[in-house]
Amino acid sequence: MAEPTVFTTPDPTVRDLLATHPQLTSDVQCGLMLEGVPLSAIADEVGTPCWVMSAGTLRVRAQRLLGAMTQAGLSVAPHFAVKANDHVAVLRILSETGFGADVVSGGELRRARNAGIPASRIVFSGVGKTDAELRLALAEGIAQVNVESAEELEILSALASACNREMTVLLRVNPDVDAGTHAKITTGVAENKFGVPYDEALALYRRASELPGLRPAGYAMHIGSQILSAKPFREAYARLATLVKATRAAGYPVSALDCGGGLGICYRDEGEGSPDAWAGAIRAELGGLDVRLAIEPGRWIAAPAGVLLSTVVLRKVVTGGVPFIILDAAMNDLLRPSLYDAWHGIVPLSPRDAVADVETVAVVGPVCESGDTFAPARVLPRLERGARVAVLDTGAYGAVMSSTYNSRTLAAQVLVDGERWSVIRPRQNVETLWADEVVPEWIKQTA
Ligand SMILES: Cc1ncc(COP(=O)(O)O)c(C=O)c1O
Ligand SMILES: N[C@@H](CCCC[NH3+])C(=O)O
Repeated sequence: MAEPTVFTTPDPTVRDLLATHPQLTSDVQCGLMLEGVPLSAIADEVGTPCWVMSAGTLRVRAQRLLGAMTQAGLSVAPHFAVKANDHVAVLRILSETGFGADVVSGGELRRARNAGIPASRIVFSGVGKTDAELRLALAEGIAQVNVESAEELEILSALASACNREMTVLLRVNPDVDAGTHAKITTGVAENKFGVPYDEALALYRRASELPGLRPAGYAMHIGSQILSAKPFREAYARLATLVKATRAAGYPVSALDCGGGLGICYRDEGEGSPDAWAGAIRAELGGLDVRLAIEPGRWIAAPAGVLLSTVVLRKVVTGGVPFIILDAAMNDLLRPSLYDAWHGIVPLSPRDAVADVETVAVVGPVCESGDTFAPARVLPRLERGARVAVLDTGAYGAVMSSTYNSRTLAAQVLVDGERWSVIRPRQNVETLWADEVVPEWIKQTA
């Protein structure tokens, strides 16, 4: 009997993951594919661990988000949150779909410029911008700085005055609204370090309008990340609208609002945050205010566009416990599971592996930390030494959060577009790990 052309796995988890990830398909000949490229071909040529990004998915999702805004009758200036994925190729692709950049450091600002994003489409957020970073923003003449404290207002004013420049400023307000997400990625409750307290915002706006070198234009808000419901957005934007009205009533013009990012994706079975519902929340609360609107999403666009390829180094069987599947990828590559107990889909690349018997295993990395665990108890097709897997939804907050802990080199990065693919960052050469290290003469002498 002929084999079916599309394999389904006996593991509902893997099957369901493929159903919720249309960018991935699985074929009996080619195994798991991202767009038109078999991932095993990339793993064969480039080795593992290896990050793979899908250009098509980036474009589709960026356009879907913009489409939802247009559909809601909104005109928004979109800025991609560079922290989510800062690769120059990614920034270029998104820039071509109409995105500017939301940056949080001088490094990100320079990267965005290097990717060809005009200064007029760059906004600078962040709670602790250094003088050097603010001077860079002034010198580049970026669109706006989202100021996060009374202190930063004074510093930016002094720096702008010193170089005879003016900077458009949005005051980031902390609305004290719970985004209903993981505590470590919530940014809009009072105890978080982000933004100025809601009740102090108007007084600070007034102060900004008195300071030389600043052009206060409005407010910014970002309440957290991986937000799945429109409710917290609505609550926060309602507070923002009240603030805008109070500011205008006090005689200060407000012409711009930055609605932040934060829309979540479906990692497991939680369903994904709806761009339409997000756009609806913006329109309902802010649509009638006659202001320029901006958004700064990261995860929703980039996370589903990326996978991390890895190989099983070995299966370690222990008496009385679940087998350990030890991968060649680790927490230094993908930190999210260790840092937030985040759940990421794990799917075998080979159809043969995917149709094998299922078992419960602990999927871990080789780093010397018990926290180096991708999944403490996961039902997966039986994976033998040498089997390869894709860790899903790693296109945002994946490669950008990598380190070289345990002297592990940064993994290679690949970009797929239709049936083409290219290495967009070679695997780091191990010698570069110590190339800049210096042993002082006085240590050499004692040795
Ligand atoms: C100020 C700011 N803007 C935008 C983002 C992007 O958020 P997300 O990737 O959840 O869309 C973040 C990250 O949480 C942020 O802190
Ligand atoms: N790094 C976080 C998101 C932080 C968003 C930035 N404020 C994550 O991986 O989920």
